[in-house]
Amino acid sequence: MTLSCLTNTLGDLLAGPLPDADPCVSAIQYDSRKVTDGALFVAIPGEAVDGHRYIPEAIASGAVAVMGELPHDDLAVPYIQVTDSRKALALISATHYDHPADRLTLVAVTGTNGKTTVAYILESIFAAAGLCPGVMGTISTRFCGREEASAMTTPESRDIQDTLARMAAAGVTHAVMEVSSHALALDRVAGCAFDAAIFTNLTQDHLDYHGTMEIYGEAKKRLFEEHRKEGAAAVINMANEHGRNLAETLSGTVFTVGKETGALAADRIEVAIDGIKGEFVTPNERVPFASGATGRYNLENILCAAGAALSVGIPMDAVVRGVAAFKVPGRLERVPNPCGLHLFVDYAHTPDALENVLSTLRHLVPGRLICVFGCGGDRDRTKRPLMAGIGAAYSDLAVVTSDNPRSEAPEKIIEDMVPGIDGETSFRYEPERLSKEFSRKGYVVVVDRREAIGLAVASARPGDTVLVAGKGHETYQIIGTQRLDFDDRKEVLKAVESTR
Ligand SMILES: CC(=O)N[C@H]1[C@@H](OP(=O)(O)OP(=O)(O)OC[C@H]2O[C@@H](n3ccc(=O)[nH]c3=O)[C@H](O)[C@@H]2O)O[C@H](CO)[C@@H](O)[C@@H]1O[C@H](C)C(=O)N[C@@H](C)C(=O)N[C@H](CCC(=O)O)C(=O)O
Ligand SMILES: Nc1ncnc2c1ncn2[C@@H]1O[C@H](COP(=O)(O)OP(=O)(O)OP(=O)(O)O)[C@@H](O)[C@H]1O
Ligand SMILES: N[C@H](CCC[C@H](N)C(=O)O)C(=O)O
Repeated sequence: MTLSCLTNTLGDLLAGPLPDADPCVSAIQYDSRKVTDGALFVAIPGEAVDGHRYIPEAIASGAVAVMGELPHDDLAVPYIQVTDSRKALALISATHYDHPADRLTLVAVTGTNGKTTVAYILESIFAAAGLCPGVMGTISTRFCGREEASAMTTPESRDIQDTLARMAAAGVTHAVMEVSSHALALDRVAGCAFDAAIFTNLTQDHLDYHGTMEIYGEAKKRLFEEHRKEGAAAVINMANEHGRNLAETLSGTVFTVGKETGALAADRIEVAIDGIKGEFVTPNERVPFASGATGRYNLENILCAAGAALSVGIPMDAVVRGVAAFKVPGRLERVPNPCGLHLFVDYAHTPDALENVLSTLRHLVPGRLICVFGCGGDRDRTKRPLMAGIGAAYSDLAVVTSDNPRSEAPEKIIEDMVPGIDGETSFRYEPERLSKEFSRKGYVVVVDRREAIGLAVASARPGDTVLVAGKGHETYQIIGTQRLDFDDRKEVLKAVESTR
């Protein structure tokens, strides 16, 4: 494709005259380290570094043209000045890959919690309907039997377009994308128009990036206001106030879920430790369903996915079969063991998620509840005391430990957490003084996550429940700049082995 074919789509984003030369562009790159012969390099002024400083490196690697926000009249290759590099990158990438979003039925899901779960449910529904599903999300990108682990929930725009094009070429008919608030704020999905857009919920997270809940909410709202195809439904979870407000303010088709008088609701619900069953209720029918996922919050996820599927024309019988079949790695994943313990690994890493998962277990399992959890480093610090308070309030024993400390000192993160615990109702145990017979509700601090899991399992009696929260499917722990092998599910098993 020639450079002018790409720049033709930029309209108001152009900030200077177009160059006379019109080279053929073989690829688009935003990272100079990936530039090869014939590429167009887009320089992004980032938070950590300014991509403009890598222009010479990109040209040396074979870039035939460069796009960026700063003025440049001295380059050896044509230069296009734009007002917003990220947005321009998204638009030219969509053009370069020939608008793959238009060749698929594409569903987006956003919300603080539940995106990955909803994406798995939809994938299962599309498969049950005999369609060919594709998924881009936190755990992986998956389609047609291929699976690539993800580095991000929502990749950079160029990579989204590249993946959608590969999906379309491989025969994917229906794709689902998790769309994070970072992606919306940074225009990673500009150039994508969705056939349905789902909102799960909005609770505290990522305030390190967005600053306030209002700005965070505004970023999420952009999915519904800017990225829907003509006639595409906004599928809104009405079980929370943010959903109800969003449904009221949006124009176009709004498909509400979880409200009796809405497009899809649930009735006669029974929640047990091994799953949920009940009836889907639409204005026209009542249909029984069952799922192996538990917790009221998963009922909300099921309704969101089912609602989106119905809104894009999937028949109810396929929805029911898809809901019955899905499983999500690392979300209330049971670790089987011969000791009579209920052992679970879950990805709860926000206050709301932790509260949901702990209150679900509290109601469904007998015995004492022991929870191992920490908070991620280089992420929203204000959620730390909140998560600690919730963890201690709902557990008989809270084992406060490290998550992914990243560049922060693990002890410092725990210092931020502990003040959130109510010392009047939770006794602080010293690790060496804790025994299986602990009788007072309390908490203990064990910085090393492996040791923390070991202590939790060793402190549990048959019939007790141990929840290891925060890292779910992750198979690593990031300490400093090291990414060490670490899988909560394997660590729990090892702890069981060593206490037998
Ligand atoms: C806060 C955030 O999202 N930051 C993203 C942003 O980084 P940045 O603005 O700091 O970019 P930068 O590192 O300064 O680099 C600027 C430019 O120089 C380029 N560069 C850099 C070095 C070099 O040698 N050559 C070169 O060309 C880079 O490729 C980039 O284009 O743009 C980068 C390039 O697109 C992203 O990699 C980076 O994501 C970082 C890795 C990240 O951790 N993001 C997380 C917070 C994130 O996005 N998370 C959400 C999920 C959240 C959730 O819901 O849980 C997600 O969607 O994954
Ligand atoms: N609808 C929901 N409401 C509240 N909490 C939820 C909901 N769904 C899942 N959770 C909790 O949040 C955790 C993460 O769920 P999931 O991976 O589906 O969300 P996510 O939005 O993809 O998260 P992330 O963006 O961080 O990857 C689960 O392990 C569970 O503890
Ligand atoms: N996408 C989220 C995942 C957090 C997972 C948790 N284990 C942590 O490291 O905080 C983030 O990057 O903020």
